[in-house]
Amino acid sequence: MKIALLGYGKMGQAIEKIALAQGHEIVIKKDDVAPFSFEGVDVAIDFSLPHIAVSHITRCFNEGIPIVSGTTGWLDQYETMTTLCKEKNGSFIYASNFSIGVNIFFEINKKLAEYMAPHPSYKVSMEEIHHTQKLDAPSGTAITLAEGIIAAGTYTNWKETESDSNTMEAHTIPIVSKREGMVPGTHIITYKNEIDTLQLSHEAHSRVGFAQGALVAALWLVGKKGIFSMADVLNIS
Ligand SMILES: NC(=O)C1=CN([C@@H]2O[C@H](COP(=O)(O)OP(=O)(O)OC[C@H]3O[C@@H](n4cnc5c(N)ncnc54)[C@H](O)[C@@H]3O)[C@@H](O)[C@H]2O)C=CC1
Ligand SMILES: O=C(O)C1=N[C@H](C(=O)O)C[C@H](O)C1
Repeated sequence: MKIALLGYGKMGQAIEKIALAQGHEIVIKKDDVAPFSFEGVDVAIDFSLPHIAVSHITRCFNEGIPIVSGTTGWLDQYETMTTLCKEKNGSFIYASNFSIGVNIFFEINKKLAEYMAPHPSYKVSMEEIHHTQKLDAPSGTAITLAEGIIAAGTYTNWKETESDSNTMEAHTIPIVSKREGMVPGTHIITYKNEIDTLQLSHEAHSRVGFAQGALVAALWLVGKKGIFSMADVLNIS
């Protein structure tokens, strides 16, 4: 496949390494605002910056290029993008996290929230830990996990907080974001009452899982039309 990497930072470079080893070709490595052409591109993979991701996605829909986006922090415009995708008959996958482990974690999280719903004495909280270069907080993954918990009905919203707060409103999920060294990505969900504590966590050991997953998604998307999720790619929901 001929792949355009829209964003050639930590993730773009990790994807390039795996793609080349599998015999794919990287035809665009975009790391700035310089003009470029999608000529000959089979699929684009975007790991850039929030405001830039939206312009990349828009351009791919307008030019008929299937696009996989992993950039976080732009989701206030997700609906605008999916509307445009439908209008242009585009091909789109967004995932806040492309690793297999986290996508299984997303499903277990939803199930656990359903089990916990009849037991309101348990209060949920979330912690996410990432490297100090990360621009957004809370992480996209933490927001997806919070949305999974909200879907079970007990909680209505999430809020970033400095510490696991007892003062949080009853229906709000507190999320603590920590930025430490080179941590690739750790997410911990805790349910706690006076009797016990139940924790579910995922710790990435490197960026390989995110990069592999994004590449698998990109290859899967070629030849398909519509809006898909990583759960569709992995066939797990
Ligand atoms: N969904 C997932 O599985 C994952 C998502 N991410 C997200 O991906 C994004 C990128 O992460 P990293 O690669 O770690 O960040 P990074 O900061 O290493 O790379 C971002 C790159 O975008 C480049 N860029 C700046 N202006 C640009 C432009 N006009 N056009 C194209 N590229 C431009 C920057 O120069 C930089 O190299 C973040 O939003 C992060 O949260 C990161 C890891 C996994
Ligand atoms: O910026 C990162 O590094 C990561 N971002 C994603 C997120 O915001 O959830 C995924 C992963 O945790 C790494």
